Amino acid sequence: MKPDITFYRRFAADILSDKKTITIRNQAESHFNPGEKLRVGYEDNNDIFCTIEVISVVPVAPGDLTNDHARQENMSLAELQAVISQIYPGEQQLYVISFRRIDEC
Ligand SMILES: CC(=O)Nc1ccn([C@@H]2O[C@H](CO)[C@@H](O)[C@H]2O)c(=O)n1
Repeated sequence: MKPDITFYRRFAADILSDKKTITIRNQAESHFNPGEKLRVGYEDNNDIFCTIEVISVVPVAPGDLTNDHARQENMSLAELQAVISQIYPGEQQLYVISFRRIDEC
């Protein structure tokens, strides 16, 4: 089965240890709803590595990212800003997807 959402492999360990509890996505991935359960896969081969439940989807502008967002990404704010500008260069509207991990698969 295909995943409902994918992550770069380097973030999987933080998700599986519950250190990463948000992801920040663009409009194309802002359609998830609270309560929805998502199969989570690796970006490089689509293998599923866990299931998460969406808690909320909240719009955020890149300039409004805070230390609180960074903490939930298990990063410093500077690291998070660098990651966002690599993945979503020039994007003005992003969405914070909060989640809890349900199982490992
Ligand atoms: C694989 C794919 O399609 N897209 C993305 C997009 C984002 N992210 C991570 O979410 C947080 C904020 O964007 C950071 O931790 C990002 O690295 C990811 O892992 N994969």
